[in-house]
Amino acid sequence: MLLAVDCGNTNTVFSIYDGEKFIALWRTATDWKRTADQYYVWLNTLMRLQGIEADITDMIVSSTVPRVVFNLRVLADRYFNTRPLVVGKPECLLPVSVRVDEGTAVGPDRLVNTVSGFDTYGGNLIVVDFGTATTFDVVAEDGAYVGGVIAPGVNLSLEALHQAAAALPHVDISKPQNVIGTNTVACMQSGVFWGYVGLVREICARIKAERAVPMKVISTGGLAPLFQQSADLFDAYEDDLTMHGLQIIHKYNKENGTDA
Ligand SMILES: Nc1ncnc2c1ncn2[C@@H]1O[C@H](COP(=O)(O)OP(=O)(O)OP(=O)(O)O)[C@@H](O)[C@H]1O
Ligand SMILES: CC(C)(CO)[C@@H](O)C(=O)NCCC(=O)O
Ligand SMILES: [K+]
Repeated sequence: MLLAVDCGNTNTVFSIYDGEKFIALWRTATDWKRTADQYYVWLNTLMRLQGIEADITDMIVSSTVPRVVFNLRVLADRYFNTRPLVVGKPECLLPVSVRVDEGTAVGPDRLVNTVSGFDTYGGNLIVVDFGTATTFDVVAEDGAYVGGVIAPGVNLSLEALHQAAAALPHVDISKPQNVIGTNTVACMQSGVFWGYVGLVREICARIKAERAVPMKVISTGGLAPLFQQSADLFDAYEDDLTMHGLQIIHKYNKENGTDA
């Protein structure tokens, strides 16, 4: 069975697959100090609670936090007796090419989203991921990652207001009824919510104009549905885009790699 790990700056998601069959998914806060032993106890407890007998033979990791990878490698080695594939490392092959400035390290989550989007929808895509940052990945006709956009994440924007201004409280995102807020919380929600609707629309329009081909816009991440409800921003929403991509990259390396 495959253990796929998607480690973002805020949350880390672990998923187990038996071939292409989804078995389980668990989420934890990302913490680079967590040791291999801690991961294992946590995973093992959850598996037992759900009566899952998982024989992990393979592991693949996408991590936007480089120092988390060390302990995940130890986890793979010590408890599953395997070497993990780490997206972005030279030994991890990708089924698509990456056309960016020389020396640029593209976030592995963006590469995985590119692979996954291309597999499901074909080329000429914009993948919008609402994570810690909001990223736009531009996928060419042939599936290549050709660049994109990085904007501050929705929760990060709200948190930045709270951190920087003494009178602004901590606020969770929600869709405001009106654009004109009549209290502080409503004003902040309006600024971030409608600001984001505008940001997504403007950036996608400009990407499409720059590429000069028809493109589909695919969204992923927990907050995507909230934005889709309010405006026609996306052609499709995928809640397991990243996990699907990890599975495809793992399979591709099994078939084409030298050491995986
Ligand atoms: N309706 C909602 N209202 C407020 N927050 C939400 C809602 N739905 C999901 N979220 C939050 O949105 C965030 C986005 O989730 P996602 O897993 O896509 O990214 P993340 O974990 O924040 O970022 P990263 O992948 O970079 O670690 C999560 O923190 C999740 O708790
Ligand atoms: C932009 C984030 C933080 C989004 O998770 C991640 O993809 C990242 O750290 N990227 C590195 C820079 C880049 O993708 O160009
Ligand atoms: K993510």
